[in-house]
Amino acid sequence: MSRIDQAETVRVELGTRSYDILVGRGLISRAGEFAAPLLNQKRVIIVTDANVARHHLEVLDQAFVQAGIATQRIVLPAGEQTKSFAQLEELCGRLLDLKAERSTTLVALGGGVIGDLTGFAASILLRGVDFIQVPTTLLAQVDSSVGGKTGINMAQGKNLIGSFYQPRLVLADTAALDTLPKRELRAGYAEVVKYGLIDSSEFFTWLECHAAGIIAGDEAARRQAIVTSCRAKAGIVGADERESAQRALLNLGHTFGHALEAECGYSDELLHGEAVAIGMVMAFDLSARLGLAPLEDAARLRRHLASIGLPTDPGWVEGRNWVAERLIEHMGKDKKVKDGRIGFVLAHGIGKAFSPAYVDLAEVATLLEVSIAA
Ligand SMILES: NC(=O)c1ccc[n+]([C@@H]2O[C@H](COP(=O)([O-])OP(=O)(O)OC[C@H]3O[C@@H](n4cnc5c(N)ncnc54)[C@H](O)[C@@H]3O)[C@@H](O)[C@H]2O)c1
Ligand SMILES: O=C(O)C(=O)C[C@@H](O)[C@H](O)[C@H](O)COP(=O)(O)O
Ligand SMILES: [Zn+2]
Repeated sequence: MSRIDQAETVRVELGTRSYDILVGRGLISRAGEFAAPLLNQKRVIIVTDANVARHHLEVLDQAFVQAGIATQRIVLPAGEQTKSFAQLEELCGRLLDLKAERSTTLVALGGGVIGDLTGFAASILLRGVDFIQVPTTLLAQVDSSVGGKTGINMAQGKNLIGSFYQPRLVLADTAALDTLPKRELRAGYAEVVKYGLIDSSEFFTWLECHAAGIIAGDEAARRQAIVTSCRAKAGIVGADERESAQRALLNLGHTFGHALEAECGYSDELLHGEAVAIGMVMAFDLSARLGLAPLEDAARLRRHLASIGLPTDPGWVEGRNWVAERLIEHMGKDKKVKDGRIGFVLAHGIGKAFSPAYVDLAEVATLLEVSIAA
């Protein structure tokens, strides 16, 4: 497979804030060419993390320079804890020290952490500057770089401070995945599965045949999975940018998952995608328990995630004593809480997710006890 090939384009239709997602191999080395027509100034500030910088910063930087675009760089620590107020302050301070102007464009080179943080900084710096997403994890290529949810975590919960702020362009270079650790690749795959579970049993069935290839590096399968996921997300975001209705479906597995992540202190014990994998199983188990979905669909989901080594129960996290009441307390701070009631995303089966579902918390507690004991 060559370093560069023809990119596929998915459009996010949001009126004057519409933008393209380009998916292809070698796009980082062509970033200047694609970004140039969108820039208000021949200057960008690239924000990345230390791991990504090692592998991809030089190539991206050169791609801009070769297109006559001046670059400056900010390298932050890697990991979920970088999505914090402290790092937001650090980033904004460094952007101001570099004399960022309103016409300067920020470029987020990295996974969801860098994308969410940089996007949020872009939305508040000088009351808003443009930004471009260059996602380098599978998770970021299929989910976080698309749709404009930006933000940081708080001790009180995930992503509780943030904004809806759309990028001008997304460049998903599938070659970036060659350097991504397998654990991160698997975690990102959980968000791919989510699209099948929401409204496409056909995609879920396709994934059952291609998951191993996607993880092992089958380029065609990876690309198809990324494009299909981006199309699905673009459709939902285009119809409901600010999550007043169907966008909540993209939160499938997250009510549980975010609670697990918060309990782990946003540490490497449990990655976001791993928490979502467990959370999606919980959502399907709860749906089955309530008689809403066939037990077989919950079992099929569990089998599929386990087949590529994703966790399906919280007991997968070593040495942690989960307490159901504490998890429910975390869920009480979810953004889908309305009039004090937690709105869950549940399903009538694979490809048939729905929201909101207000559930007796005694049922949720029982489900959690069973899941913790598994
Ligand atoms: N905004 C949204 O819509 C949205 C959607 C899904 C997830 N998220 C957020 O995304 C975050 C998780 O993102 P993530 O899974 O990408 O994690 P991440 O950004 O922490 O990246 C994972 C790890 O991989 C490293 N890495 C990234 N790209 C690499 C590459 N190409 N080669 C080698 N190493 C590389 C990073 O340095 C990091 O250590 C969470 O905070 C989650 O809440 C946001
Ligand atoms: O884009 C969305 O909408 C999502 O919900 C995508 C999720 O995968 C993502 O993790 C998101 O950040 C969670 O949203 P939140 O509003 O619950 O923080
Ligand atoms: Zn997510």
